[in-house]
Amino acid sequence: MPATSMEELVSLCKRRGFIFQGSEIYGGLQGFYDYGPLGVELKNNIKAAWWRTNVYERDDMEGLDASIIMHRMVLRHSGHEATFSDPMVDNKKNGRRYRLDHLVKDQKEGVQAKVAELMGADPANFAALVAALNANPAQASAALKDAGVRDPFSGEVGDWTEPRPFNMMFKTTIGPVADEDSYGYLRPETAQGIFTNFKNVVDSTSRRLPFGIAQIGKAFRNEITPRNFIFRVRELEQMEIEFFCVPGTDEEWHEHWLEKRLKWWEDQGVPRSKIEILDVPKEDLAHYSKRTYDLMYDYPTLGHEEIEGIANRTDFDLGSHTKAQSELGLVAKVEENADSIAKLTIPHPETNKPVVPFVIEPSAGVDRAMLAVLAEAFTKETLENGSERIVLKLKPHLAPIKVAVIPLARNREEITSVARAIKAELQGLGLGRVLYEDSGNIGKAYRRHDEVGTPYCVTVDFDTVGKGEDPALTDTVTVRDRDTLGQERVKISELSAWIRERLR
Ligand SMILES: Nc1ncnc2c1ncn2[C@@H]1O[C@H](COP(=O)(O)OP(=O)(O)OP(=O)(O)O)[C@@H](O)[C@H]1O
Repeated sequence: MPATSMEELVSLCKRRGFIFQGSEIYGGLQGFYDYGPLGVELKNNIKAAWWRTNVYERDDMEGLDASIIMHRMVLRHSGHEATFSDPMVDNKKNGRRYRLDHLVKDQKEGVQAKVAELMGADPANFAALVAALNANPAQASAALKDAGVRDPFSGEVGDWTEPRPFNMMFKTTIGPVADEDSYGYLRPETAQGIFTNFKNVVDSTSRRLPFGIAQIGKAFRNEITPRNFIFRVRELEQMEIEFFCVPGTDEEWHEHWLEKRLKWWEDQGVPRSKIEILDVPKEDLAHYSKRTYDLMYDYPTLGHEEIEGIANRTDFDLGSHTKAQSELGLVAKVEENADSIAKLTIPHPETNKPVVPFVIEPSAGVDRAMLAVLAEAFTKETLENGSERIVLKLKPHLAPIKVAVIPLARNREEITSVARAIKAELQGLGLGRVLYEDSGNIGKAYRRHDEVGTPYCVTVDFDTVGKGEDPALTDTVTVRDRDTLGQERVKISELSAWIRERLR
């Protein structure tokens, strides 16, 4: 059974070294997390699995790694300077600041209904209620107070300001002179680096439509209320594809990507039955989107929340960043761009005339992926002897440690030297991390490796080196299976093939 609460996961992650609070020894920094020894392995494995499926196994994709800090013009023409904001409200009583929709969502049902009543909004339509609050700031401030909206920190009814937009981009000074123009932004999504490199990639690879550009990298959002562990953070990582296609074929490609992405999640151990596909209602669509599917995974404690968005962005992005906009017959409504020096077109595959392609964007968060993968793998079992074990039933390709090699006696050279040789040989298979494990007794080692999801433990004992009771077991080791707890004696000479077969 998967994890039933976020606390279980948080506790496991800290206990076993997956994830730590950022800057913890100075009291922590809200919305920032550090990935520990096992976390970095799991994260790398998730990213590698995504790259393998979306880049290596396709013939219509190129990779990219663009810089994190971007020219302010990029984020101006992408629309982020003007619109990448969330509405916030302050409690005048204690100066605390909240994201408006989070504040209202977290109130008791009766309070939420009262806010809706005072705003003349439908209490069953939360998005419409938030829109009404945003559209009528003065009325919203009064409604929040009159409905008795409580401050989550103090627990008391707040004295709420009018909602106002808060831009979530991190701005930073560039170079030694801090004048008015020497600033850039930390990218709030990796996508913009793909759009600004569109022409470079086309020119250097001779790609024709349709094709995509994939990128994995950090993005930064100054979230007003970071929360729920790594679900909502200020420094996040994204796995994004911008898939460029001929206008008119976009709807077909949108469906293609929805299907591909669901299949990929399934392959990582996140089943379709746990993902709701939200066909985002027209009134809630981002301004650039023709249609968006949000994949809503059923997170423990949180319920259904977005793990990935798959948007049809039309020709909005390339149309916004291109020069000569008026000559290109753009479908999207874009702001005028007098700064770009590049024409972002590509020959139409049939007519050869320059065209601005439509874009389908599957955009997934690495941190949210990690949380879902951990939640699904987390299993609590009662064993035959009545004891309980926690085991992470991770897909082997995601497991942070593939094999632990355990010498039964830590100080017996004849045993440790064989164990070290086995570790070196298995490591050489290139399957991922193989750990030489001599840190405790065998029972504890097994328990730890169950909890971190190591698929196989290989034990070298006295029988292995011909000093046990059964001479027939010389040159064999015990291999223990994480999921079945079955133990099998395997010849050392056949071990690599045995492991490779199962971890392929
Ligand atoms: N603050 C964040 N922390 C962790 N992951 C995030 C965060 N914001 C976005 N993501 C991830 O990036 C993906 C694409 O970003 P997108 O802009 O579509 O998210 P969003 O719609 O702003 O998310 P939300 O509505 O939850 O704020 C999301 O599906 C999510 O997996």
